Amino acid sequence: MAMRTIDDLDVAGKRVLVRADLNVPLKDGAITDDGRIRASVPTIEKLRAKGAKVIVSAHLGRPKGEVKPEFSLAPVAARLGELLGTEVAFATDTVGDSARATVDGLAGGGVALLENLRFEAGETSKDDAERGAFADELAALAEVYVGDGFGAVHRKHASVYDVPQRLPHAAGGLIATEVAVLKKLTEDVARPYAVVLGGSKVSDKLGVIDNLLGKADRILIGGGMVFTFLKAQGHEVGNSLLEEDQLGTVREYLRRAEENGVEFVLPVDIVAATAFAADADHDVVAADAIPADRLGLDIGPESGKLFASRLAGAKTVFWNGPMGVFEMEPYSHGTRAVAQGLIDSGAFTVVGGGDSAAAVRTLGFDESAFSHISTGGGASLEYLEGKTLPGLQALED
Ligand SMILES: Nc1ncnc2c1ncn2[C@@H]1O[C@H](COP(=O)(O)OP(=O)(O)O)[C@@H](O)[C@H]1O
Ligand SMILES: O=C(OP(=O)(O)O)[C@H](O)COP(=O)(O)O
Repeated sequence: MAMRTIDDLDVAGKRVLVRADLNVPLKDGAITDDGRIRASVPTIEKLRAKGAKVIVSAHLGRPKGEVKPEFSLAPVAARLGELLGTEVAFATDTVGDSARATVDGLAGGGVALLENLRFEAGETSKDDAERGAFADELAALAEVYVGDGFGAVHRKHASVYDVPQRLPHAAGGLIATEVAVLKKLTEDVARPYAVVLGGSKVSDKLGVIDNLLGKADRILIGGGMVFTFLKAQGHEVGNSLLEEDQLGTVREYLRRAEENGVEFVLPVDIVAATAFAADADHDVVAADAIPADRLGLDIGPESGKLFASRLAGAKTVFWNGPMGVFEMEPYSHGTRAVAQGLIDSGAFTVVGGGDSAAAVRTLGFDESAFSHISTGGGASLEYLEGKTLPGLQALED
């Protein structure tokens, strides 16, 4: 079904709630990559130009319904203001007195940012009534809703799914662009089609493999995903990230891959450290010989070469999830090798995910070297799986 765009809405002088994805990486309170904020600017600018009173809402991290100052969106409001070249009024709560007063103070063309949606338990609640009650409060702040947080459209959350059901709504430009590119990957994908998976949201993303086994020709596994596979093969993984309850599922994936002729590529070496720290002792060890008192924080150099060689013949590559803890220099080399492997492959390359996109930029790669950098990791994976995404479903007429 079709989604309305901003051009289909009358927004002049109206209060427009924009659900953006401003979930950016922070270090010591400072934004280390503002890609998602920059990606949200065009839709906000367009609404301002049409005279809307723009109320931006977003989440940061996973504070789980509690007010945690380290997850405040205040630094994001400041950066958004710099990028827009205008003051962004920051509400110190999400739907309370501050939010109402901030919204009341907006003139046409003005911009406000509400505090972290996930400070409110209703935002992420699985209980429809609790989520709905919070959605009522959010919707009461506005007259029109614009969904533009592509990175969060796979979440059945109040601001993503329930609010658009309560207000006239449309999709913002970012969602429209993301969907257009990803649609190509679901329709006529050029083969061989390789998918690289890594990162730390292992339980979220392992399930994606189930569906990819029928779609991809090659699946390369790095990052925090690796250790559930290594353990499933009977190897020691020390203190590495592990989804113990998924071992059976992973064994099944490996068996089906063989049956379906899908090539699974696992690392052959791992950078194993004594602690989750840049200055911890660390060594390259064989993937099947991780010492019991260590944890794997990156794929090793031989794995980097192996992965690049398996990307070399691909015509399409989708990559989500860094290969290691790239934020710390000693564990950034695997991610660098895979990024370079994508570029050298000459394939149609899509990089998806907040941290994956941030990794590409902070490691100094030119964004234009990739065919598309998506702001959503889990969202793009679930889109490629063919799943119904709540945030897209809710925007359909
Ligand atoms: N071996 C590992 N152990 C722990 N964390 C890891 C490991 N490899 C990668 N990571 C972390 O994964 C995070 C990104 O994961 P994720 O959120 O799933 O990716 P994206 O945001 O691109 O979808 C990064 O912060 C990175 O430090
Ligand atoms: O960072 C995000 O997703 P991603 O890491 O899959 O790209 C989105 O902001 C969604 O965040 P969530 O996975 O905490 O719901």
